[in-house]
Amino acid sequence: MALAAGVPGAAVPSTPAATPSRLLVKVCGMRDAAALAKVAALGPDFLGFIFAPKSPRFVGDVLAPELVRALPPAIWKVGVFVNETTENIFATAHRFSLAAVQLHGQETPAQCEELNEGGLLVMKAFSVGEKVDFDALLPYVPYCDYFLFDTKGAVPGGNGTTFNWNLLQSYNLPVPYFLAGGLGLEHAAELAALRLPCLAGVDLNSCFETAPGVKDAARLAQMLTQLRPGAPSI
Ligand SMILES: O=C(O)c1ccccc1N[C@@H]1O[C@H](COP(=O)(O)O)[C@@H](O)[C@H]1O
Repeated sequence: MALAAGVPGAAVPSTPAATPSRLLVKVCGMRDAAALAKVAALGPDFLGFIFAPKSPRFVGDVLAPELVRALPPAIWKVGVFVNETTENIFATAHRFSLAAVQLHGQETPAQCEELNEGGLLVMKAFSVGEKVDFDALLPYVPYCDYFLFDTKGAVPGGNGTTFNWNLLQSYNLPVPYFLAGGLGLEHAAELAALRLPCLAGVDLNSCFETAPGVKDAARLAQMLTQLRPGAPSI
């Protein structure tokens, strides 16, 4: 179980549970202070902040840590990293009070273990091309709370393209996962009806922006309403 980062022994609530009819929603790439409050008001389960310097959504000094810390505690705050050192990840997690990390590079099972033992919820991302070798994910199983499957592309993440979701029909590991990669409003109905083994949630990112890192809260509200009827509107 994940413990509060930087607070040894302080337990945080267990991870939100998805049900076949209630997908978890992670909105990623938050960078714009004006949109942050509006998107948080929609009640996503997770909000992602990108700490990969080469990303157009890199938080850097653009977003004050206080704004992130002040978000409702019910929302899991996720730092997204690409091949970052464990030391820097813990430092950033502490600064922004992040409870979770998404590792979107070639991070090892050993690094997942260090971060998990240090109290962070760990989501390990894997890029999907023409096929997936689920056996290669086995060493990660003990140290990850979620996996995340994203489309292989020119850059580590945020490519805005989908992959063949049917590849996940043969998923047979015990770790729940998020579906990512180019998910947009046009996929809402299909996602709401999607039944894949162990699917926990969806990750919404570049298809809900007016500019990189500037989320379109109105479009996200429409998506959430379709994915989770009864979700707050704006
Ligand atoms: O969005 C980025 O810029 C990014 C950079 C580095 C690592 C991950 C990144 N985003 C993640 O990419 C997937 C898919 O996003 P999209 O829907 O294709 O735009 C998502 O999990 C984001 O968290």
